Amino acid sequence: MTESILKVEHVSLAFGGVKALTDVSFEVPRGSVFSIIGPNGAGKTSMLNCISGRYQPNSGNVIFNNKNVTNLRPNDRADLGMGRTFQNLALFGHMSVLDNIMVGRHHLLNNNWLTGPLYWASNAQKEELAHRRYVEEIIDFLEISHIRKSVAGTLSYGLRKRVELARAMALKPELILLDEPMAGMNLEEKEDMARYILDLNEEFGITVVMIEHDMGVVMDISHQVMVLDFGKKLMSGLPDEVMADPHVKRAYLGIEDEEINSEQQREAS
Ligand SMILES: Nc1ncnc2c1ncn2[C@@H]1O[C@H](COP(=O)(O)OP(=O)(O)OP(=O)(O)O)[C@@H](O)[C@H]1O
Repeated sequence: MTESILKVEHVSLAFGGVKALTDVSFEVPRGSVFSIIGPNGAGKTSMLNCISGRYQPNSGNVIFNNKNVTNLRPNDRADLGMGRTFQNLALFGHMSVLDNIMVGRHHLLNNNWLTGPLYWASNAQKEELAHRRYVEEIIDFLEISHIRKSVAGTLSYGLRKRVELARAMALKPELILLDEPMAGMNLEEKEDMARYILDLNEEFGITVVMIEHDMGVVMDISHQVMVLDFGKKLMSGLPDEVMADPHVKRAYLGIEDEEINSEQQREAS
């Protein structure tokens, strides 16, 4: 059986009286693309925030690479190999694409305020060059070479999403958390993004946990899908299994009971 890179154990989270998550548990196999789906307000972003450390669950644990990270801050989780992108773009609009991506690499540099003044005399210069090479690899991979010097804020939405992905990849994460990577994209941009996600999973070996509303994309690229509904886990499984489940059809896809019954009758006959 494939080892789990991430285990979420009995996580609950409330905002005042609002229960955003109730006793949610699941495991993400290393090397997989794992999608979280569910209606608006189901708790998807809350779950991603509990994994990344932006929110602390009221109870339960988040285990990453067999280490309990529940009480660690987001930066510490990033150091351990967790990268993320946000539902709303979080780039530095006035900075170039390259500088935005280098920000992602910054925390990996061993050079600090003490060794900084010794830049030319230390290994820092070599380190910086190695980082630049890795960043260039990502830029090639995501086909954004032509905009590397452009100011991020001037780019189309689809390109900015791609730069955000590049910045998350620059951390060399083992696990990447993507919050609605296709939101606001046209069909062509969605197809491109789906291909990049699959390739970063297959070529760079990065495990992906993503929230996505586009069911076509979810079905196409996910190895496993988990459904949240009113903060509770409805089910998880292979994409086909999840989509065929009557509860999911009812809760998420908005298909009425009569349609489900007639479909079940058709299958039985
Ligand atoms: N910071 C917050 N303060 C108060 N309530 C919140 C906060 N964040 C989320 N909630 C509430 O928690 C519940 C789950 O919200 P969450 O954003 O996690 O759902 P979601 O599935 O990501 O929704 P969407 O698909 O609309 O992004 C909702 O009832 C929401 O109003």
